[in-house]
Amino acid sequence: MAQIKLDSIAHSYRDNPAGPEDYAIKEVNTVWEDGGAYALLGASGCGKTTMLNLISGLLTPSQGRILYDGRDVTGLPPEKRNIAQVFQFPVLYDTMTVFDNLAFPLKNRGKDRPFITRRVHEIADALDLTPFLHKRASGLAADAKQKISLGRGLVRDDVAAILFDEPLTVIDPHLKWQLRRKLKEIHKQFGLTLIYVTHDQTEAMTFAEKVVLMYDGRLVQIGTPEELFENPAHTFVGYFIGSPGMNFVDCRVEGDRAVVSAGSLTLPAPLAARARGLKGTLQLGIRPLYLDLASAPCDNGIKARVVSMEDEGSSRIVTLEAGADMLKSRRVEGAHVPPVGADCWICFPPDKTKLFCDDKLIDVEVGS
Ligand SMILES: Nc1ncnc2c1ncn2[C@@H]1O[C@H](COP(=O)(O)OP(=O)(O)OP(=O)(O)O)[C@@H](O)[C@H]1O
Repeated sequence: MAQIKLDSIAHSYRDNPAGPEDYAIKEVNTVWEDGGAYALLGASGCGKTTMLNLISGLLTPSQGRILYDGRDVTGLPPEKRNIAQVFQFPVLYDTMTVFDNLAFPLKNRGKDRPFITRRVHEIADALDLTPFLHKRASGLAADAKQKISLGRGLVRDDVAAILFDEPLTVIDPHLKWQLRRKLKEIHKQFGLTLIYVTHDQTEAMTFAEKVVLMYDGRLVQIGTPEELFENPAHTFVGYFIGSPGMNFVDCRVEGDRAVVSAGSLTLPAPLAARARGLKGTLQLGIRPLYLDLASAPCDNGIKARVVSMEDEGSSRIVTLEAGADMLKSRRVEGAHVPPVGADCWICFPPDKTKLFCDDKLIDVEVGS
């Protein structure tokens, strides 16, 4: 397995790109660590597949270099890069048995018989394919076929990385969860470098050690699922991760207070000082999970009215109107929930309240 470095990579599908809007991938500098499990996440059209194809060699970048363990592979096609790829739809030989399908990539590379037998059984076991090993692939259900595709990607132990492009699209929802868990286990067991494209945040958050969030051809943040949830570097991360996404409220800073349409809130002094020095549009951001509700005035609170409520079983999503702003609060079982139409106070815990300038997080060590 290898470390993969993208050095000033950019890609345009146009022959003569004029400006940034003509680039599917804007300039990207990043390192994918050896043995890491990465999910490449983002909305449709943000450049995920283009990025994967640049890494695999299906595309050559318009600009920059791609290095595998320090070796420049920019000009090499996929077959020279020593990677395995798993696509949305099963790629296998219907007339062969499951065993022969899994053994195929190894036979092709001249591995000896004992190695092939051991490795095929190992992967079949990890993917729960052992009972089907001597059955023909043609008779199997779609999810078993896609497991074979996954297995064909995972079976080689000498690849630089395994690249997955939305591999669970054809899998039934109840089996998706099981397969994601399997992949995570296999990653732990074999220490592979995995890069996994998806537009589904649940898939990304449950599978990956690191989520790479893409927006408009850029990598806006790379972090653990928890880092992306707790400290979104960009309003897009706040909006895209979590359901419902982060609340954003326009504000201005006066002294140590953030003034919003329905009142004002105290900010930590270092954050207020940084914000006062910035030119640009300021927004407060808070996750629905952290927006507290009270029936009486609270510290760092503003008055609001409950507009609607959605029951999600173990919690309720309360929609609130505060001045010109609409916000959502996730209320877990046992928490105070005022009825629809009632006035209440919404409280912003200072450690969970973020401030953004022109969509970028103002990153200040609070308490410093
Ligand atoms: N072969 C191509 N020729 C021209 N433009 C392309 C080509 N492939 C992709 N694009 C454009 O590049 C941008 C990024 O597309 P890409 O397929 O990489 O995004 P994506 O995030 O994988 O989307 P999806 O989730 O819908 O597959 C889009 O604007 C798309 O229209």
